[in-house]
Amino acid sequence: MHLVLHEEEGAGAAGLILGHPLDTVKVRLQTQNVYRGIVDCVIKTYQRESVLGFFKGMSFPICSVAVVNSVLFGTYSNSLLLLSSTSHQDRKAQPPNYGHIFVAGSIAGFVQAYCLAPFDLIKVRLQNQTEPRARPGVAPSHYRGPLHCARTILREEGPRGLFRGAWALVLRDTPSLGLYFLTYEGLSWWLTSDGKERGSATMLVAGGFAGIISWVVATPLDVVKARMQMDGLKQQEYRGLLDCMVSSARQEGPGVFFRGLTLNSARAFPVNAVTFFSYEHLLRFLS
Ligand SMILES: C[N+](C)(C)CCCC[C@H](N)C(=O)O
Repeated sequence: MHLVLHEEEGAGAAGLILGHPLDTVKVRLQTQNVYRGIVDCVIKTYQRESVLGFFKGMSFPICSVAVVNSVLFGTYSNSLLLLSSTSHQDRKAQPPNYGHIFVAGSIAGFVQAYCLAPFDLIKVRLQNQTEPRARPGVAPSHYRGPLHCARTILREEGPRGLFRGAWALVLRDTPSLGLYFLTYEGLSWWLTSDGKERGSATMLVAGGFAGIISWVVATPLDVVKARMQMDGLKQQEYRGLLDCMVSSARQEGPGVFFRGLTLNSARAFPVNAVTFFSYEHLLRFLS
């Protein structure tokens, strides 16, 4: 049993590692105005920081993905159980209640956003450090690693600093995770013929599309969230979430809210295909 659990976890982590370079480029495009586009950002990052630059900030997400996903999927299935009072097994026989699925997904999104917030903040801060690796004679980066980053934020910005951008994250994830589960369940139901078990290909395809659709909806608030998270370093540029939205749109035009859309969607398919595939197989294994 342990071996299987490790394999599932390994699959999740593998998806995350593959997706991380796309995520780093996205975060940089959303928060720094020095790049002309995806290709320009990739070239500059590679020239200055080598391939390693794309993997900055990856260790915390890898360590926390199991916890964050357990909170997400655990809250989702328990909320759904409370709302519809049918077990996972019984639900297979009847069409899903999409209202319940959306509400359960949104509740789960709300709860996981709080667990994710500090990890996500540290990821974003590390991804935005564009200095090459520290060498003798070269000044080290502001943050030397995830734990040093957490300690520095605590010292410089206080405990609340670790939750910078958390509100934007909660707003980003509450409705979009409702939509995430809705798309997954809807597509799976549609792709599975009556009375049949849900197949692996269905899980991968439905999971992939659930990822893309929810990320498309979530991207505008993803931009706002990333900017709020970087705010502490620039001595309070924004007065709050609304101010961040308004001044970003004023200075850079409404297109700013779609920065990173292509990269988010490209990353979303493989990462979430693997996520749902692992989740379903774990459920089957445990039940
Ligand atoms: C709701 N929102 C679209 C933001 C995320 C949905 C998918 C979450 C997944 N862990 C991932 O990283 O893709």
